[in-house]
Amino acid sequence: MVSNDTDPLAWTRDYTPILQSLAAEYSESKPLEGDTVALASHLETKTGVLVETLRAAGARVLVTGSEPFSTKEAVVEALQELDGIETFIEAGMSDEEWEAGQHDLLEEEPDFILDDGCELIAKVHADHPDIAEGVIGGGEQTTAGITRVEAMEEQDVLQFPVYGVNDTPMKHYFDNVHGTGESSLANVMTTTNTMLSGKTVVVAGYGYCGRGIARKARGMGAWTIVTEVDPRKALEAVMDGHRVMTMGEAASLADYVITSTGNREVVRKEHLDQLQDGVILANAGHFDVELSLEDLKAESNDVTQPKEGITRYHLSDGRRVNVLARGRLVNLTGPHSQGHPAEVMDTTFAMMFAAAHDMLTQDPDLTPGLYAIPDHLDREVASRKLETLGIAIDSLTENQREYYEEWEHPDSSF
Ligand SMILES: NC(=O)c1ccc[n+]([C@@H]2O[C@H](COP(=O)([O-])OP(=O)(O)OC[C@H]3O[C@@H](n4cnc5c(N)ncnc54)[C@H](O)[C@@H]3O)[C@@H](O)[C@H]2O)c1
Repeated sequence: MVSNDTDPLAWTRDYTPILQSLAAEYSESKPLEGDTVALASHLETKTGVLVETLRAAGARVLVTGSEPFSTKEAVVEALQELDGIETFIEAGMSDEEWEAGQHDLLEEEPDFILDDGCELIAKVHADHPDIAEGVIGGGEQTTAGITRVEAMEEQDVLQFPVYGVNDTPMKHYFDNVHGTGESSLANVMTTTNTMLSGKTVVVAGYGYCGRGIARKARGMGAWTIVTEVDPRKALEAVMDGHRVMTMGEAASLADYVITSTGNREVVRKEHLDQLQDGVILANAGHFDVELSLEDLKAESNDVTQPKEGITRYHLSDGRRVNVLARGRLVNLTGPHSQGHPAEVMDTTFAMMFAAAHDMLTQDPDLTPGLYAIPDHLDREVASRKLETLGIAIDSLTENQREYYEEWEHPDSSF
């Protein structure tokens, strides 16, 4: 007789050894005791384990989602059972209810904000300026959120220091490239029950996410085309062996278009005329504005749902355009979405934990602005990760260290 494990976080704990090691290390000393940490992230199992880790380190944790449709009911229910954790989100909330929950959360006056997409950081500044004054600092997890924090810094409105967690090597080299790459393609294939092999996949944006998606699609046997607006990224894609062209040219060749630009209207009216009948469009970027659904609606005479998670737009000339997950993050908001693999979120969330721990306990004395997380913290997480994998690496000998510090290289033979 096999019984079901009723703890929704149990499986994920097994695949998040760095978070487990942090929880074990800090569960007695409780360095975050007395601090209230607000967290906005996709509310599924990995986030649940991060919340547990912050709680184990002593923090009171206020939880919301960074997007309503990625919320998993079982995770919210499990967190509600725990002392010292308050949730401000439920599965099935409308955009309006989700936003109202974020305002209620901010009324609790958090000391620190861990954000994904700059949801809470922007709202506390725009709508709760008195509360923003009392916030010690924040950490931002994703590219789209960093862009918003940069805009706030530029306009001189930021009231507290924010660590750019997204920009640490331990986040974007692994999470954006491998996590988004694998989970986006997995969701495209599972939702559509189609195969990439031998198909043409157009990837818009060759940043960290786009390069992961394109490389992995090619690894599965797809023909890949990349569209870009940055000449260096475009050249990198060329040198990596992808075809590069404008969306205007690529649209007519695509079996799939996957956007990951962090920008808006990447597929818009002018491209719709080019799309093949049956094309599949998906977005891996943070906001649901990369595929212009307005233009699709305007050009369609019917909209149907041929399969769960797929919206089909029937264009007036008879072509059918399939949009996955309503144009929202395909790897997080579709019917089969589980987000990134737990192993990769383990490093990202360890960096989020490090951001809160450093600013709340080490008093780095930062003025308002966007900051890089100290490099030694990034390296520490990398070392912990290698340790959990049972992988040892060499260290520099004293002679090698000295060699790096010399400029004359006296022992060189030429
Ligand atoms: N799905 C996920 O789980 C997940 C994970 C991490 C990041 N993200 C999101 O994915 C998006 C991309 O993140 P990233 O880290 O790759 O950012 P990035 O800045 O490294 O890359 C974005 C790329 O898109 C290009 N671009 C911008 N506008 C374009 C356009 N109109 N056409 C073609 N290319 C264009 C930029 O030149 C850049 O190279 C962001 O919105 C980010 O928040 C999603």
